Amino acid sequence: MIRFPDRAAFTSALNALPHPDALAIETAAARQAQLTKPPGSLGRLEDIALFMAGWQGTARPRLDRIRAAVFAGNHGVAAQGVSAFPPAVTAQMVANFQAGGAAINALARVCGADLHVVPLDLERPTGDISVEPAMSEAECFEALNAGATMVGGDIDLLFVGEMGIANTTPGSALCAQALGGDASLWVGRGTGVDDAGIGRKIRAVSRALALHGSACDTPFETLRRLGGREIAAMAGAILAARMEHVPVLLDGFICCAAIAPLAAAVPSFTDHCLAAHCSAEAGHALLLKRLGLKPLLHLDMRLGEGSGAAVATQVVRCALAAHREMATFAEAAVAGAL
Ligand SMILES: O=C(O)c1ccc[n+]([C@@H]2O[C@H](COP(=O)([O-])O)[C@@H](O)[C@H]2O)c1
Ligand SMILES: Cc1cc2nc[nH]c2cc1C
Repeated sequence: MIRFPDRAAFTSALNALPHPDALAIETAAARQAQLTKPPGSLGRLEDIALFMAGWQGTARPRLDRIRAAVFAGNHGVAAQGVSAFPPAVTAQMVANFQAGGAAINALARVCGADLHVVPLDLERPTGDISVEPAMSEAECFEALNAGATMVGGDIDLLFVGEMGIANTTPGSALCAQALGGDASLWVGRGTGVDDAGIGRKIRAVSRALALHGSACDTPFETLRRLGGREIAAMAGAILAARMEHVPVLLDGFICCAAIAPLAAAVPSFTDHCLAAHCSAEAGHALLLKRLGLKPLLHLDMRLGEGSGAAVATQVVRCALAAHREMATFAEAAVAGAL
């Protein structure tokens, strides 16, 4: 069980990231070369099979146990008028998740994921990042560990999602702080704010960067000051997954923003991650590019909840079905290339 009791544990995890199993990748690649298709003709499905082989440590990777963890949090910065919806919607949507009526419930059912919904202190919003740090040190560790708790070595694939009215604002702040560029580069419409709302978001993010920027000297401190509980929980889950060699499907803008500080510090951090999709949120395409990730899908989704990742599990399922089930040239008595 991976836990992050203090800053030293978090930093040492980040500085000792495990790598994929090179032998499993080599064996899987040798199998792919034998399968009844022209080499490379399954395109990125072949890369996905090798990625899964490397992280699962087997040449025949499987997708029987998908864990989905959706974290919810509320944000003090909502008071700056940065969302098209009121903060009460966060708890209302958690109730909807628990009743089985949200998009992620339907999508998790289709992909066979074991869905966990984790509300994080919803009645206690984080500090407004434009005037104070989002979380105390203790609150940030609690959130990171709420994420880590969702991970065990007994899962084939993890995806994380979030629900948090106003969380595209801390998401944008994390991107700007970790990857550079000013607020306007990273701010988008989120749930659908108008132009005046965009102006308020840019001002809130700019103030947050001016206030906290020089103090954000570690990934932990950046998450603590500019993030949020569900954001830190996603970062904790994705880091814990890496420690347990569990591959991860990333969801949308906020999910990717959560790991931007970690990836900025340790570029190989995203090696165990696939980007499920490119969200319609303005900054996501640039964020994925800066993280070195090529999304599997472009569906103009911008829901969050892990919804894009749930859809992309089907692509992974197809990749593994082909890899596991196809006959070799010898088995099928098909002639190889000239
Ligand atoms: O996943 C995305 O790319 C995404 C893009 C825009 C909005 N969202 C969702 O909408 C909420 C945040 O939007 P906002 O406008 O309240 O900052 C939050 O609950 C997210 O799950 C999610
Ligand atoms: C209704 C609603 C559902 C959501 N799911 C994720 N973010 C959301 C934001 C809103 C507003």
